[in-house]
Amino acid sequence: MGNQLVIKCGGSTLEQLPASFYEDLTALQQGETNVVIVHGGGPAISNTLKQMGIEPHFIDGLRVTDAPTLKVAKMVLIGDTNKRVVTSIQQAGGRAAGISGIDGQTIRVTQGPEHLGFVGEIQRVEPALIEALSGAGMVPVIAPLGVDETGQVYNINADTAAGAVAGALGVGQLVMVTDVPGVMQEIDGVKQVLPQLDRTQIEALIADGVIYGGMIPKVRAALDALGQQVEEVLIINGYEPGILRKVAAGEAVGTKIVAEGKVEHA
Ligand SMILES: Nc1ncnc2c1ncn2[C@@H]1O[C@H](COP(=O)(O)OP(=O)(O)O)[C@@H](O)[C@H]1O
Ligand SMILES: CC(=O)N[C@@H](CCC(=O)OP(=O)(O)O)C(=O)O
Repeated sequence: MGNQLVIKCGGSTLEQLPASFYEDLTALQQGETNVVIVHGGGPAISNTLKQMGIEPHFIDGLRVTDAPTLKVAKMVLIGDTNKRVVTSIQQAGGRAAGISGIDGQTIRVTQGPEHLGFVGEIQRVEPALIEALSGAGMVPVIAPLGVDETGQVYNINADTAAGAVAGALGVGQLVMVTDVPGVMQEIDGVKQVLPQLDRTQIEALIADGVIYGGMIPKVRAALDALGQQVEEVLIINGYEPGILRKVAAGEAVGTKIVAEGKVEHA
């Protein structure tokens, strides 16, 4: 098996990713790299909830998930978003198969903090099904849901799921695709991408409110993945043409999350 790469595709961009993104992904898969996708779908879940008259509620980027919200999350993530990603890869000439963390008990969880409702705390990622699909030449496309030992299903933030999957597979690289060019900060009145960040810097940026909302689980998942021997985590913009080819070529794009004290200064 060659390189393995986990790509987290955020719901913020999924609807608008250019076809070239999936073509580049397929080219990677057909080369030396096994690609695994974990997808989000937060905006689509929120839209469906609003259509049903339910107001979405988040705490630090995590959705408060009561029973009706869990049902909507399952419907949207498994029934719609997952299959859209699978068909996009297939339209680009690739082979893909969609699962969720429930299938093959791939993501085992316990109940997370009570105030979040049915949000799972990941205990273990069982890589067998992912590896079987990769071994069959498929891109595994994983929806961020988990299951506990009683069979209860839980919602999981997709960044957290992607970090845990990358850690369990021991991949070299985790790439988080979102709708901004990286972690940004206003410096001298100009919004700039921060090219590298370590844990201390990230915690300071969260405390200062520079990193907020959906970016919080993203950077925390990146740090967790590094702690599980993933070598590199990148946060990049899915709208940027040719972004995956740049990543594959080792070009400096987006924000790289690095181990403590390993920030290189330009
Ligand atoms: N410092 C920051 N730099 C860039 N984006 C940030 C920052 N802090 C918070 N964000 C927000 O995080 C969002 C990306 O997270 P999220 O909406 O959850 O995307 P995704 O669906 O891709 O996971 C950005 O669109 C932006 O609104
Ligand atoms: C617990 C929790 O927050 N689950 C997320 C799962 C989807 C997700 O994370 O989607 P994005 O990557 O598009 O944000 C949610 O319900 O929105």
